[in-house]
Amino acid sequence: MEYVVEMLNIRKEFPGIVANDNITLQLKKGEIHALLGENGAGKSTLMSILFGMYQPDRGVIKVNGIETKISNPNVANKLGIGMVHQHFKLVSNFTVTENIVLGAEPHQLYKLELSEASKKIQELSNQYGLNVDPYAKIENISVGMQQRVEILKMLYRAADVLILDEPTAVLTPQEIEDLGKILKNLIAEGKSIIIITHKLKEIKAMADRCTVIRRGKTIGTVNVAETSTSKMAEMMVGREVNFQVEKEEAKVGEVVLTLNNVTVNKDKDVIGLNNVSLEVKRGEILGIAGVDGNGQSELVQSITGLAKVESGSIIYEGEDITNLPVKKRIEKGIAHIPEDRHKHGLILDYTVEENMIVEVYDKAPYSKRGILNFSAMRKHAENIIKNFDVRSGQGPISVTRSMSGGNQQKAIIGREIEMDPTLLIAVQPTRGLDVGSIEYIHKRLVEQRDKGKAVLLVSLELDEILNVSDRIAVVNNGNLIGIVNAKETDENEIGLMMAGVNKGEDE
Ligand SMILES: Nc1ncnc2c1ncn2[C@@H]1O[C@H](COP(=O)(O)OP(=O)(O)OP(=O)(O)O)[C@@H](O)[C@H]1O
Repeated sequence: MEYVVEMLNIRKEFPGIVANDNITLQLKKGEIHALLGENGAGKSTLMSILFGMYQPDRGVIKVNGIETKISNPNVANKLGIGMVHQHFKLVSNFTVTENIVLGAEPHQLYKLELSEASKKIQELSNQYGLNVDPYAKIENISVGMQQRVEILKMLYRAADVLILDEPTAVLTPQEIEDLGKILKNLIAEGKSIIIITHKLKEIKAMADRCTVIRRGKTIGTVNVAETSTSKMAEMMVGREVNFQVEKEEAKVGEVVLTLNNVTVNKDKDVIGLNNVSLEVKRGEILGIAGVDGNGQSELVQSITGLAKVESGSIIYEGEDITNLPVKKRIEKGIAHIPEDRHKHGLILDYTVEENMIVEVYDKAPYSKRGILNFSAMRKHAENIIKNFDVRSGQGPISVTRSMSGGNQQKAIIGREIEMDPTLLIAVQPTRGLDVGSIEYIHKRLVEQRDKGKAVLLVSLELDEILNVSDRIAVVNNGNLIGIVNAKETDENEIGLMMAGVNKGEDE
């Protein structure tokens, strides 16, 4: 039998939107099959149907040639289908083993069974090269290892078909490479894999075939080796995509932000920020490059007021804001697109229109003497939805939890840019976005710069940093290694600096 899983003519409707409209996806045994589609195209919905979390309104699912009804995830597990979600589902104060057996325990767990489970997990980890310690606590291990725990969870349940929803979005380049090897090991052992990703390079590196969907409809399935990345991008968004960021020479103005010897979290276990000094000027994009967790978060938190500055000072538009409350900073024109959109970007149970005013709810025209003005809120949200192409079933009254990850992100970016800030801090602004939206967001960042705003761009994507920034500051282990001109540097130099080698010229 050629196909392990067939999803034929699947339809799924949500209020106001057809998320899957007659989609067909056929997974061959032993292949890595990429599922590609723009934000909100319906990828997660389709995979949630295969995993039994949603029931299709129409269509047929066959597993090993037999028509099946997958009424819930337990049924999916029994059929040998496992899924790693975009946001992991692990209990942070449990060990790896406890997490893996959770829900699959034969009966109440005894110590002996737990140690047997740990042994089995260790064997599986060795067999597939996963390098996971069964006794470690989730809260103490890296994101990459947490993901491998999720993979182990599927293997422990003897899954043959593995679904990974945007597995590389949270990984470092090294971890992405490791994941590629792990997937190849899994295939060699007879598994079949569906991987959702927006990254065309990764599809090229990892996948055998790719099914493209757009606005809930299947566009086609292609052999990856025979299809260029630009062809796949075009299939996905329905037009040619420009991967190069077009921008003129920066017209740099006066200094907006100065950090003088700023130190944050010096004595904590995690890396903080160590004596960092830098400037961001009007009309420029300063990129911050570094391996994840080397002080970027603390840098941003010190400017936005989310972390306490232990020593040093932060000057914004000539004023010392080192100890100013967060709200005051927002009022002065500091906007922040945060790294974690669920934790710091949105209140997920609020609607779009409510989320769009969380920073300005007490200001005219959104409220007057403590009473909200709903029509002004609606108008504001509709404006952002239009300008930033935020797609959801019910527009301004969609609860943000129900929106696709990429559309949540576009809403946040819209909210921050529409505030017309003087300093825009964008942290990983295009994480989880499709190539069409990335192109659009990059244009908007450059537009802010050209309007004379100061832009601070923090990103783990080196391509993004090199393409979008005018100057690049590199951090390593909480230290500023150096600042270089984007035009005069390349991946190699930045890479070395990220490893702590100072080749760049300090300003
Ligand atoms: N539970 C739900 N209730 C209402 N609408 C939903 C629900 N789940 C998804 N949708 C809508 O269905 C559409 C498809 O969403 P889905 O999450 O499948 O997209 P996606 O292709 O995975 O997008 P992304 O790349 O941004 O993650 C979106 O418009 C979304 O708002």
